[in-house]
Amino acid sequence: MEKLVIKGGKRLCGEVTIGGAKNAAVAIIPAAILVDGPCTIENVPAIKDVTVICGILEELGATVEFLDKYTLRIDCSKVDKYTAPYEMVRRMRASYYLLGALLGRLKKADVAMPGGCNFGCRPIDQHLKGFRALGATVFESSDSDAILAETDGLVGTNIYLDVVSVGATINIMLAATLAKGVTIIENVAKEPHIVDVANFLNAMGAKIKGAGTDVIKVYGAERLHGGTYSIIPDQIEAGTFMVAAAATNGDILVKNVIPKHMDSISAKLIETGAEVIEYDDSIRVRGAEVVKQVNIKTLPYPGFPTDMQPQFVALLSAAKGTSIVTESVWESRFQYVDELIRMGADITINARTAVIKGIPALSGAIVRSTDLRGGAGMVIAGLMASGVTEITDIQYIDRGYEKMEEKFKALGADISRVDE
Ligand SMILES: CC(=O)N[C@H]1[C@@H](OP(=O)(O)OP(=O)(O)OC[C@H]2O[C@@H](n3ccc(=O)[nH]c3=O)[C@H](O)[C@@H]2O)O[C@H](CO)[C@@H](O)[C@@H]1O
Ligand SMILES: C=C(OP(=O)(O)O)C(=O)O
Repeated sequence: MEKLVIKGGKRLCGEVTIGGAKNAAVAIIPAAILVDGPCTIENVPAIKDVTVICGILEELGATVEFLDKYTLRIDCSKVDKYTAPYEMVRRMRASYYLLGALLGRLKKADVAMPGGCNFGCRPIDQHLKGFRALGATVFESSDSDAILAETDGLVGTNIYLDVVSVGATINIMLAATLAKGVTIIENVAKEPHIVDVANFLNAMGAKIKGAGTDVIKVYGAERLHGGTYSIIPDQIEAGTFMVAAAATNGDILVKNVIPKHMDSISAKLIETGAEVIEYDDSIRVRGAEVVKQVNIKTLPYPGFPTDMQPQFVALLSAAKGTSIVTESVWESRFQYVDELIRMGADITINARTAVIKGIPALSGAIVRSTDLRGGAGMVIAGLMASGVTEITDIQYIDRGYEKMEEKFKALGADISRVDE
């Protein structure tokens, strides 16, 4: 097992280049199952979740080949298996996209309940409601451990989502792409990765309109053809480095970003006193000497992203004044706070709200990553703290960040990955 060791207190300065978006990549790769022919996907992040989803596609009969570190060529013409390997599916959340993609392509899917970070209950009822509305029969095994869906042929219809769900929006879009007729999905999520998946499918011949608004219309296509597509930059990786600049009174140019996607994060950093300068495809953040308290409520896009909540809580733990952070997307996403408290933070959790009384400085400690972004929050905390912080369970961080420690080291951090 590996861990990260950080000697905190260094000002981070310089440039960092952001990779492709995890949550777009882990949807676009299974979406390739719908494509009849080879597709080339560029700007693929080199992260663990991508390795796992590519492995699942190979097990299903796809040919998956890396042309270089960030370019993937996938040919799903020979995909003929509809049962995804249980052990691999359980390792990541986005394996639920295999349901929509296999149902669309093979009319049958047998997929275990997905894994992913543990934020309490993570239901997929809206995904299944969508598949059923399109004409699939969906069985949930008695212990709710696997989903079997099948159909004689999906037919477009109107679907209203009861909750704004990223996963359900994309999954229903995938299933509807090759369905007969028009599917109208209302009350959909609007995250940048939803637009990216729609753009990928359209580049392969699909007819999807409205992604990025509240209503998506999918005009069923006969077949999709191969092509080339480049994934958008990762909003959350970019946000993590922006927070690191604010947390260390640093000065970082974050390159390869879409500044519009960063609006809610930039706005909160400016409230903390940081200077945020936008360029065409990069953002510079200069941290303030004194970080001011802010209040945050997580919301679906274009609101403040829940996936940036732990990084901000770490930053605010040493801010001037008391901050209130409300988590409104997930029922339980404060598990990492106990670790921050080990570093001296003064945080009280009351249901979905964290009350953070800023202290002068965090102190290094031995802590663990409780999940992907909780782990990123601990890295921010370690960079800010006095003394040495050791972070264990970094396999969670590797799910979504490419060699995070190397990027921080290049910015002047004293951080290393060591074998425990
Ligand atoms: C792989 C991926 O893209 N993961 C992201 C995706 O997760 P994921 O797709 O799992 O999250 P959703 O947007 O679906 O969940 C949002 C809310 O809807 C609820 N819900 C969801 C589906 C459903 O069928 N029923 C239901 O009640 C959930 O419990 C949650 O409270 O969006 C989340 C919210 O931005 C992010 O934190 C995750 O990083
Ligand atoms: C929660 C996340 O991922 P997942 O949904 O894949 O667990 C995340 O990216 O922060």
